[in-house]
Amino acid sequence: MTSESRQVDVVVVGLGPGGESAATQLARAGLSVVGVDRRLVGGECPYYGCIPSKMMIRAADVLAEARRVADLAGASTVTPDWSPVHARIRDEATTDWDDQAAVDRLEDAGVTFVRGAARLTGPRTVEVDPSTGSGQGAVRYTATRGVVLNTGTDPSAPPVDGLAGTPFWTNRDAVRLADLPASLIVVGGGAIGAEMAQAFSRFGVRVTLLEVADRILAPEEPESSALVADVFAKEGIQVLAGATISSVSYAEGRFTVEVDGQSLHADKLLVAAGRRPALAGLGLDTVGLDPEARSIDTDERLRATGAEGLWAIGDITGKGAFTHMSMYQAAVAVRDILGQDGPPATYHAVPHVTFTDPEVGSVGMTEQQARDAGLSVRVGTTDLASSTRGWIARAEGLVKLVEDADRGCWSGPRPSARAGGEVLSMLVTAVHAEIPTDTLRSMIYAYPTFHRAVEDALSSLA
Ligand SMILES: Cc1cc2nc3c(=O)[nH]c(=O)nc-3n(C[C@H](O)[C@H](O)[C@H](O)COP(=O)(O)OP(=O)(O)OC[C@H]3O[C@@H](n4cnc5c(N)ncnc54)[C@H](O)[C@@H]3O)c2cc1C
Ligand SMILES: NC(=O)c1ccc[n+]([C@@H]2O[C@H](COP(=O)([O-])OP(=O)(O)OC[C@H]3O[C@@H](n4cnc5c(N)ncnc54)[C@H](O)[C@@H]3O)[C@@H](O)[C@H]2O)c1
Repeated sequence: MTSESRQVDVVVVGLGPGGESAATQLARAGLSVVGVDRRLVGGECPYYGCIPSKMMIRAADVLAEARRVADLAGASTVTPDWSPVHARIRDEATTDWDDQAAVDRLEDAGVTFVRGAARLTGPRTVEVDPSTGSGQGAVRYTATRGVVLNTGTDPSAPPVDGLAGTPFWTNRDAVRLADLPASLIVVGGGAIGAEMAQAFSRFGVRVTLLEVADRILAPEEPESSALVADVFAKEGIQVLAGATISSVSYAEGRFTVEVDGQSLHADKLLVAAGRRPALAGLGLDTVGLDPEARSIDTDERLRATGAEGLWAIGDITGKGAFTHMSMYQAAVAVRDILGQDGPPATYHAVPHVTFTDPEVGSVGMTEQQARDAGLSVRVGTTDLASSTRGWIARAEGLVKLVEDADRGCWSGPRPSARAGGEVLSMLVTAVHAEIPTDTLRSMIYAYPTFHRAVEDALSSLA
């Protein structure tokens, strides 16, 4: 079919959380905006990522809490049932993986939505191949103000012998499950692998977690990795760190994974071993960028370095693959496109929470990163169980503070605790605003809260 040409102000390619937000804000500001997505409006987070996985985790946490009754409040009988979780994800979270409500919201804001695959064909030009079945030909858009890229990531699988030929799952399969398997091997002990391993295990699935690095949650503090690994072991999850998988095979409904000389067997295999940025075939070469790049370099306004009229936001910027990062960058890019003043993007206080139980919260640098950066480091750690709230709740956890001693400010505090993600909030404020340690010492911490453990960690700074 012949390609038609149209002129608009902005084209947003990829409607993950940031792209959806940017397109909406720009259209509401009066610009003519085309938003393109080849899959679902909203991206990974609402349909395959944050939301469904946190619904699984919430349900698994309720089971774990019910099992704690025996320790604190009498007797309980817990009979896990996955069907409410599946129903909630299908009906409440994703409307059976249908994005019509999101498309309607976008169009109500004034965005022209096109479902299809987009690629750059030169500065400020984008060609869109509408989805099969739409009956439309390719359309070439000239974006007078520019193009915003928010193409995100896809699950990737490691180059393990035999793996590609097996029916392994990724997160996109795991969140759609109607029935649970009896046994599951999870490849990858990062955020996805650890969160899902614990959630499935709490529902009675026999889980083995394989991590090639020497510890699970390897980018976190070693103390946090050890804490979570210890809890996993107590809950019956087999964790093999430093594991080298030599091959994977599938026969008669069973997976076999060869790991360091032993054969592991399970009904299902979940690969959560990292993600691939969706940059291939995007036409980056047509705007002077490296088509093989794994991320797009951006300046403090999210303009792509070396390309005119191009902004990049979200996972593809390599600044942290989190929904809050995508939304934050969208706000900065929108201000720039609209010529509005506002703070530039800064990354010294990027928070994230891994929603294992205990939750692992994190902001700024780890102790090792601070030392590698040549900072003069003081560290304070407290065991949550020895704090009043931790002792009352019988909660395991820790708070570790990393201080840049020369500046007298925190460079990287980390709570790993029940509600660690909530405790994190005050720590993010401290790192973001560079609040002096002395000021934080002079604060009053409510008794008996989990966050009061921060005060104990402060008193142990050395
Ligand atoms: C299981 C799981 C759990 C997670 N949990 C959390 C969490 O608890 N908290 C958190 O902050 N983050 C979490 N994340 C990460 C979070 O989902 C992402 O960081 C978030 O979705 C932001 O991604 P993005 O905006 O870069 O784009 P994405 O959400 O990846 O969306 C990109 C969109 O671009 C579209 N696209 C790609 N290429 C093209 C093209 N050529 N043409 C047209 N459209 C295209 C895709 O179809 C997609 O819809 C989780 C991720 C996973 C997988
Ligand atoms: N709570 C959250 O904020 C949250 C939750 C899930 C995902 N996410 C985001 O999504 C991103 C992707 O998550 P992910 O868990 O897929 O990736 P990841 O990069 O965080 O972890 C992948 C893990 O797999 C391991 N691995 C790689 N190859 C392996 C192999 N052959 N055998 C065994 N282990 C192997 C890696 O060493 C790593 O520990 C995360 O980086 C995070 O930014 C965030």
